[in-house]
Amino acid sequence: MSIHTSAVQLPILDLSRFNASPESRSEFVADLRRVLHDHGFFYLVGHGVPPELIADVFAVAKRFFALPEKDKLEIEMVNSPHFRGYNRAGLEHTRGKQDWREQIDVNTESEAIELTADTPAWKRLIGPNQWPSALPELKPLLLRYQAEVTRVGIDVLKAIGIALGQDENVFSTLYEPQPTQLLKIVRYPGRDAAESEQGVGAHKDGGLVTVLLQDSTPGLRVRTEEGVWLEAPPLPGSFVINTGELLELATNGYVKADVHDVVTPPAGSERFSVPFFLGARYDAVVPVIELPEELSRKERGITVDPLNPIFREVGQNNLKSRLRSHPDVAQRHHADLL
Ligand SMILES: O=C(O)CCC(=O)C(=O)O
Ligand SMILES: [Fe+2]
Repeated sequence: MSIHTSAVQLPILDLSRFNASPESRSEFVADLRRVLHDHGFFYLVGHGVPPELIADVFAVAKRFFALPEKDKLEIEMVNSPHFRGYNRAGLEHTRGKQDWREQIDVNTESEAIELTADTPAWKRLIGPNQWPSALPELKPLLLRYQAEVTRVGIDVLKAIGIALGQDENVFSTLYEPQPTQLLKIVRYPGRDAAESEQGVGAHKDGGLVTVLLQDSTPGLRVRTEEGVWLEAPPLPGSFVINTGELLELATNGYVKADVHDVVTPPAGSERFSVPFFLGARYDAVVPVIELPEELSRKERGITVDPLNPIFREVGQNNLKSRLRSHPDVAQRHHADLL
């Protein structure tokens, strides 16, 4: 496997066209409809997130990863029953194989729910984040960024609604009043420092839409239906947007959620990324949307992966994937569910 910097092969969509003249809007929607069906992967520009905020997020993320290990381990995820906090490289697994990246997971900031015998298990996901005392500026900055990319994700979902011939609020029952807001800051060490070529193994994202920010090092790849791997190198000023399994489910496979992975960067380099996964509210059950005839003819149906079954019940689905990705947290806090 080799990484080389390649040209941008995925489409680039400009969200500001969605809010411009009626002609611009209908061109944008037609482009989006094509992209959703072909890949569910594209670059988004014209999204309105201030470049200074993006620069600040990368700067603070790099400061965090440069901290002494003890300051990072202060917020180790295994301390958190809610799957929040820091993981060293090698602790996360995709399809049973180690991923080689270190990261912090943040989700909606809230208080833990008091659990009784008949509380649904997914309520264990709700609770506070962990924040490092060595870097007090991390919390306000990441929470501000999380709010901003939530807005971007919802704008994209509204455009997707229109592209599918629906009302722009067709998905609002899934994300109002409180969507799932999983935000990560991630560092992929270079090949000299990593014990695996797998930065992250091949997977589909589980939510509604992912809003991914990449720094300057490539590594992200997207697998097409024909099994070709397209590189998705960083494009300054853009997000990579991809649709998740919940949209595939909701559209009976009209919308594609492409498989993707990240290859460990070359020796002597490192890669930073900030993925944000906008998901449905935990108590939602994903409906199937009735698409107009010309779209429903192209529905592919849902392929069931026996190794990774997907549930329409959002909370259960989220808990399943967290338990699989983080076996140490599962063992320590949720052994009764295993
Ligand atoms: O780091 C990246 O560029 C993408 C990571 C990814 O696909 C994920 O965390 O789901
Ligand atoms: Fe992903």
